Amino acid sequence: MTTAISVHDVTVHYGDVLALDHATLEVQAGRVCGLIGMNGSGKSTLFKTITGLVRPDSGTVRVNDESPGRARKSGAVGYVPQSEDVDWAFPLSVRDVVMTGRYGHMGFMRHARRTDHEAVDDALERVELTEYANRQIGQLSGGQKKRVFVARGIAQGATILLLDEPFAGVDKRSEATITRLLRELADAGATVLVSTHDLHALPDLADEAVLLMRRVLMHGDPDEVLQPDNLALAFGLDVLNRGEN
Ligand SMILES: Nc1ncnc2c1ncn2[C@@H]1O[C@H](COP(=O)(O)OP(=O)(O)OP(=O)(O)O)[C@@H](O)[C@H]1O
Repeated sequence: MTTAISVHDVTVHYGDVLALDHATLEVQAGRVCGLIGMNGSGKSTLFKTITGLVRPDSGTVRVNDESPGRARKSGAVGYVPQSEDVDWAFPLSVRDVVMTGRYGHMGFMRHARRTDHEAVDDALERVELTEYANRQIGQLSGGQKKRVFVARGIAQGATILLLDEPFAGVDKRSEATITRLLRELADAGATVLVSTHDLHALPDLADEAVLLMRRVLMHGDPDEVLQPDNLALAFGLDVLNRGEN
């Protein structure tokens, strides 16, 4: 097995706030790993350290055995950010955003060639957004917006996909499309780390699950991680039953 993502003993502070506390995690290539934890448990921070957007105070992060910065520049890492982190008013079309995934394949002048256009067309088709290609990105539903960024990762040829709550505020069709795509990408060798608050969907979505509370409390089979005792550790209550009452 090949380790695609390696986070070792990583601590991150924002000023006085401790966001990650000696977090350690390894994800093997070709796996879909679900990341769960309550609000503020450090999920987004973990994604940002893996992409190199946040530098740890201590500890090491390796992505495909490279530094996060190198891996990002090489185009190996595709990142689907939380919706709040995106400026949806920016005057870019769906096609433009997906094309940004091709920048690493272009020369200095960023002139798109036929292969770039074909890669974008193919990615748009896979996320079922071909008919929206020329629409401004703000004029999409929540689920369609997420699919744009998944398409960007596909066009990029990313071998590691990081998705920060791709199912938040998302319609059922988008959820099903994204879940199916993640499985297809992993079956083709990609590594997927995906955070979600939808615990019920986790066993269908992921091969393994991680319970985060600033540090990794548990990492294993989704059914095992979802045991009420384990969830109580991370959430302090029986979250699985809460939604059904
Ligand atoms: N830029 C920042 N400046 C200061 N504190 C921050 C910053 N970003 C995150 N934090 C704090 O760091 C901690 C971890 O935040 P993070 O966004 O990683 O958690 P999360 O698990 O992704 O939360 P959520 O589920 O609400 O998205 C929180 O206490 C948060 O308030």
